[in-house]
Amino acid sequence: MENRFESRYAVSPVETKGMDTATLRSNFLISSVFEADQVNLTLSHFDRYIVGGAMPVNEKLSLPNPDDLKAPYFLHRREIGMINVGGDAIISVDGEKYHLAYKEALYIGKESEEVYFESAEPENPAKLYINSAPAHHKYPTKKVTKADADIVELGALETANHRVINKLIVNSVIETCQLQMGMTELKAGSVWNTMPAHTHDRRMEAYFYFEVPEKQSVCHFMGQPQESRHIWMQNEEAVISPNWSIHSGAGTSNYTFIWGMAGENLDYGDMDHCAINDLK
Ligand SMILES: O=C(O)C(=O)C[C@H](O)C(=O)CO
Ligand SMILES: [Zn+2]
Repeated sequence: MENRFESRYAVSPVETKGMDTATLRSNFLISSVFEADQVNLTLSHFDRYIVGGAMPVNEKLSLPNPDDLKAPYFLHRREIGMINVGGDAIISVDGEKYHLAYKEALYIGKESEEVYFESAEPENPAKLYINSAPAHHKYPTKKVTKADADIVELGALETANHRVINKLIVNSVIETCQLQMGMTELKAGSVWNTMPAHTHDRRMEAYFYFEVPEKQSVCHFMGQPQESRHIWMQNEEAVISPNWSIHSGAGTSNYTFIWGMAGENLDYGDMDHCAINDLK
């Protein structure tokens, strides 16, 4: 199978304001994250962040080296984080094997030359959701599970936003250059993520929605707080959030999502909150 690689330019709030639905979706939505025996990658020019997925079924897949990176190998000047949202995975990094079960994460440091993805059982394929950012320092490759995570419970059922934030690849858990990743699980009956919404001018972010039940969807809100737009998202789709944009969603049921970000700091709490009544 052919791997997919796509590059997306960074766009401004002024351009975004004038976009129709199709243009908005082609700039921000990433719908083909997983395809059997492929590694699909999208490079955003916001912080040169890469979002993608590897789904090994019958083949052992290698981390590609897209021409656009103009690098001897993918991780020459990059770091990568991944969370498994499928069956058990075996990831080999320069010959060292890591086993990732459902919802387990792996950070791979700069200068790792050979990365391979395999499924333990082809009938239940692994799905590795991947985020990558430019890196200036080599930090050790490390598996991270919920047992290591920094866990925060936020919201309430009364406001339909009761959720658990599992901070997996963050600087209180592991050393990274600029990458931060985690997974937020909504409780039954809660549908709103990241409400009150926020922006963080120092970091861009990407969201990946999964565990969205069949025939249900998530309406993702983006844009400047006073000029919001929405993108209807299906299970296992991702969306790019520029540093000037809110990123919040309301589902027609509860669901789980993975957030990942990069930029000028590693300070998860560095957010500019938007008062709910001021959103437009
Ligand atoms: O539900 C939430 O709130 C989140 O998960 C927020 C993300 O972690 C985020 O946007 C971090 O900047
Ligand atoms: Zn955020």
